Amino acid sequence: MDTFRDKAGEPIGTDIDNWVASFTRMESGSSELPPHHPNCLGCGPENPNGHFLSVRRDGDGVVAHHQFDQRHVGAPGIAHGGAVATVIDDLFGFLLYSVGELAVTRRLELDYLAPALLDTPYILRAAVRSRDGRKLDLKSTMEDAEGRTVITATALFIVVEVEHFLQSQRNSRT
Ligand SMILES: CCCCCCCC/C=C\CCCCCCCC(=O)SCCNC(=O)CCNC(=O)[C@H](O)C(C)(C)COP(=O)(O)OP(=O)(O)OC[C@H]1O[C@@H](n2cnc3c(N)ncnc32)[C@H](O)[C@@H]1OP(=O)(O)O
Repeated sequence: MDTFRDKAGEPIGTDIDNWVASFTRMESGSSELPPHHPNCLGCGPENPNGHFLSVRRDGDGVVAHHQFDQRHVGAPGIAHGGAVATVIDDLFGFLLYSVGELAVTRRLELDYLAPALLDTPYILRAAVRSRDGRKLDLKSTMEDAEGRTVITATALFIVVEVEHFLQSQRNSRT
């Protein structure tokens, strides 16, 4: 796993325990939330193929302003549906800062109500709808600048222990 750095750019650890510990260390009073990982496909600042998603707290939920670009094209001029799903999945991940526990996506469902256009500003919001034990029921919307809803999404995230990531790292071939 890559070295994770704090806001001052100082390395703060290379293993999973340090990665998890970094979430509490990086939490400031600011509404701007830190990326999950420097190379995260959704929000990592060091992933040139990523979306560079930047997310803030918004009441009990989170909000992001986002534009898809030519790297994310599906049909001409339109963002690939999988790229939209990536961004929304990642946005859901930012709700975990408020939940205060680790969780992973078990189910993700999107309704594509209208094309998500490239180079077009969108506002995305997400919130926790309810919790039942380890199950987090999450919802999200993506609207255009005129307030038209382009995407609605729901997800089931399952709360996991750190061991989930340790096990995955042990089983990984990279
Ligand atoms: C220290 C605090 C820090 C806080 C700050 C944190 C900041 C954020 C940091 C980091 C987060 C990560 C970054 C997020 C990035 C975006 C999200 C991703 O890309 S995640 C990757 C993709 N997802 C996977 O790789 C999962 C792969 N799946 C699994 O590993 C397992 O399936 C897992 C762990 C999800 C569940 O497996 P089981 O064996 O533990 O649990 P079972 O028994 O299968 O299900 C649990 C419950 O859910 C229900 N369930 C399962 N599927 C359901 C469904 N489709 N509908 C309804 N219920 C369902 C089941 O019936 C069960 O319910 P009943 O406990 O019995 O009540």
